[in-house]
Amino acid sequence: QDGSATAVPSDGVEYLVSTSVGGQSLNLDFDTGSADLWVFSSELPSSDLSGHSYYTSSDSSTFQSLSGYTWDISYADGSGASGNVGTDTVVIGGTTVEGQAVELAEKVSSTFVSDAADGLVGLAFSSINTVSPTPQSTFFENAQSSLDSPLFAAYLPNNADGAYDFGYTDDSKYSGDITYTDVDSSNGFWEYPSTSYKVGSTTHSQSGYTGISDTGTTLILMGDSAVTAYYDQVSGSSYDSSQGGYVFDCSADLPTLSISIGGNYATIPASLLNFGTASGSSCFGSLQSVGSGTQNIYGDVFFNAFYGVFDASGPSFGFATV
Ligand SMILES: CC[C@H](C)[C@H](NC(=O)[C@H](C)NC(=O)[C@@H](CCSC)NC[C@@H](N)Cc1ccccc1)C(=O)O
Repeated sequence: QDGSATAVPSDGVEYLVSTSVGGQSLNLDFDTGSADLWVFSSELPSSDLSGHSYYTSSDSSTFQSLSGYTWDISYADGSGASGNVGTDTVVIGGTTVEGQAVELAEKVSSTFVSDAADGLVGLAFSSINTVSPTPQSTFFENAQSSLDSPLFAAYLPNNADGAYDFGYTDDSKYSGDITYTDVDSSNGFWEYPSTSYKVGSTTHSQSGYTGISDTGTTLILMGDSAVTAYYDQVSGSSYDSSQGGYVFDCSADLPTLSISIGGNYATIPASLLNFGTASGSSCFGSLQSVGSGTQNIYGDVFFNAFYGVFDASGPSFGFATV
């Protein structure tokens, strides 16, 4: 059954979706960069639960334990979580999945305790689901047969309520055409070639690079050569280790950044490349370094500018101007 769920921006760093798990309402971070659906649970130390809604399996009449199953996930930012597993009915917007694997947290890293999300809904490919001994399917994979089309779309406008649409694309949320590219899911991500970029109107190549569409990452993270090429065009910009990234004067004149999605460019407007005040009159850049490797991570700042379509047939990824 197709449906749409509202995504609410939280602290400017993520979008949360109110989700029913066994009849219990939680605010979850929809994450196309991972494939585990995990929730804050009554099994956590009570000190970790302050400020969070959490799931209590014994309060759900539809919970079934998966005896002996465990999960343990690590994220690129160094955070992580682990626990045990059961199944329950999960409702997102108008889409219901019965028997969804729900990963109950027994441990979460400190960043999650202080973060607003009550857990994550992984929407990448279940080949990277961490449940042992048997990896579990994602909510989207389980819902697919009940959808008109095997796709979901992310609408995450800047500083405004957005939505995740399941089973259809909503042409009231974008303008122009949706441009698609083939996805290589062999690493478990919505990943595609991203071998060039433009700083303003100047084209640069980054051969061998790919991009990953990751709604669970806030910023645009690219290789150091791209980050350097960009900030070389922002006079007065510098890497500020105390802020953990590149900063510039808030009045700085920023160039646009165009990233290649397969063979097509998506141009991020300059306004979105100023992430906001770091301290005093210095502002933090929305483009930061991904560190080593050749996988760029295109996070929420990308989705602030583009409606993103994740289509399992293919699979393919599409984008259209918001
Ligand atoms: C260090 C861990 C590496 C990156 C790898 N893990 C991953 O790739 C995991 C699945 N995905 C992630 O760490 C990243 C994508 C990395 S692309 C290589 N996405 C999920 C992340 N945004 C979830 C999150 C949301 C809110 C707060 C924090 C974290 C692994 O387990 O090997």
